[in-house]
Amino acid sequence: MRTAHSAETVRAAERALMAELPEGALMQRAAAGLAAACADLLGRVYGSRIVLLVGSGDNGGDALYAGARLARRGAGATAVLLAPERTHEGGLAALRGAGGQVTTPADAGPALARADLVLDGIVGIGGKGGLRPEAAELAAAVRESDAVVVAVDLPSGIEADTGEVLGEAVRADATVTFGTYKPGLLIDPARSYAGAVRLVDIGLDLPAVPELEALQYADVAALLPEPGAESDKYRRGVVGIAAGSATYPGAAVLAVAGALRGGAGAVRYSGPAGDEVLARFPETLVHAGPPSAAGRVQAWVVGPGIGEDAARVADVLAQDVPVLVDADGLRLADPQVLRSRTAPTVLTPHAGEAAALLGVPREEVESARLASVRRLAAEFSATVLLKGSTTLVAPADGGPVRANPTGTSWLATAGSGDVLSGLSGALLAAGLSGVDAASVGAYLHGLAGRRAASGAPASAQDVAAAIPEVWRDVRGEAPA
Ligand SMILES: NC(=O)C1=CN([C@@H]2O[C@H](COP(=O)(O)OP(=O)(O)OC[C@H]3O[C@@H](n4cnc5c(N)ncnc54)[C@H](O)[C@@H]3O)[C@@H](O)[C@H]2O)[C@@H](O)CC1
Ligand SMILES: [K+]
Repeated sequence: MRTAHSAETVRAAERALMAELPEGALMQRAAAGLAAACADLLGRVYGSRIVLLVGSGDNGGDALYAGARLARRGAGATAVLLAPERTHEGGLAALRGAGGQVTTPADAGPALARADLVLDGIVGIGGKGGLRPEAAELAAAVRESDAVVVAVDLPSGIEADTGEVLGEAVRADATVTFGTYKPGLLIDPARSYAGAVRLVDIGLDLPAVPELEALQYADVAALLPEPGAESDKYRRGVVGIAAGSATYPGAAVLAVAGALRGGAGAVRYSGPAGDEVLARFPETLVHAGPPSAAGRVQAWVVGPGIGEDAARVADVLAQDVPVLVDADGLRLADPQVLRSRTAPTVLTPHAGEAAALLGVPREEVESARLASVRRLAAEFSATVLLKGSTTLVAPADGGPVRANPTGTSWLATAGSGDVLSGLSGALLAAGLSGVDAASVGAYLHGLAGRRAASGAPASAQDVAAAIPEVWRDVRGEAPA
């Protein structure tokens, strides 16, 4: 599991550790890790040309000390000082002592044009509110350079705690971050500015419960349901799908397609699109009556393409099993009923649906996705999966939010959400908790989207069809 802590939490841990260590020791640990990462990226340090972008805080200090280390190994180092009179003194002395040069942003052009590597130490966790004009210009100039760009702690200009990018920011090929991931390194759009992230341990003692986490392959593999020797289809979990309408039968077919690949023992379908479902998936148990009369299930999915059928939504929500509510279901569900449910509830809105649930403009959700998903989970006592280029999953109990690392813009295709609902619903039926079912579903769905697309457009059906392959990949199994 990748874990991220907020700037505030990191600062508290730093203070505690600094009190026990000699002055400057922590920054030396950071600089040593940073210099080692740069050396790896350069391949050959001796004779290379590096440029350090140095702001007025400790982030600039890290860059200067790392630059000094590289200069001692034979790199030509030039520091661009954004605030010459407020530059980290020890760092600057170290760089000068190692033979490094100093210049101003106005004169940085030639050095940037020749550089093999640029170290971005403009601002780290002390930054707020988007880059100031001079720093923003420098960030823009870096974009023109062919050098490898390495961000110190985080790309300057991104919001460490939220993943927002307010205006110009440094686009890094790699980020060397200290102590722990910062939430912005895992959430888009900031995540896409960070490049490959390397974590350097500087000995911080951080709270065991992070603010944000991201599943890795091994975590997902451990959570995937596996049929035991004596499993029958009922013990593996039966998932019910209440989706589709005369107008939108396709949503039912796609939700069933996702559910069948999600490890459930059987899929029951309840609704008016039974013929369409059976034509594609004859293994489905189809029932035309209300969901409550369809037979036993371990979890329900309700909502995709259901149109205006509020009665079907209410019927599902009245059942004492885990329920995943998506699409039209989010609009039709009675908020009071949602809140008063005792079995787990999972809501899977996109930003527009989330905004409607919260009663705020869509832009407000888009600009504060982490806060919005937390608020929704608290207000509805539900696990909430907020779709987006980084899908976020907030548990009902206020625990760490999960950021999905596998998202891809290829998934922005009609019906793709229906597949995700079915898949996550099947995982719920197989016994995963709400947050595990939603985050494992999003993880597999993202991988399947990448696999199905691999550089060309893919349909929602292709995404569903790719799920078994990525499931095998995650479990480390070669295809049969
Ligand atoms: N505190 C510690 O013990 C350690 C801190 N470390 C480094 O120190 C960083 C934090 O240092 P600081 O607290 O000094 O803060 P930063 O260096 O991140 O930023 C603060 C400085 O940036 C300027 N600044 C703030 N917002 C800006 C903006 N929007 N545009 C341009 N400039 C802006 C401020 O004037 C301030 O001087 C971490 O990110 C990390 O790189 C590491 O050395 C590890 C140890
Ligand atoms: K930085």
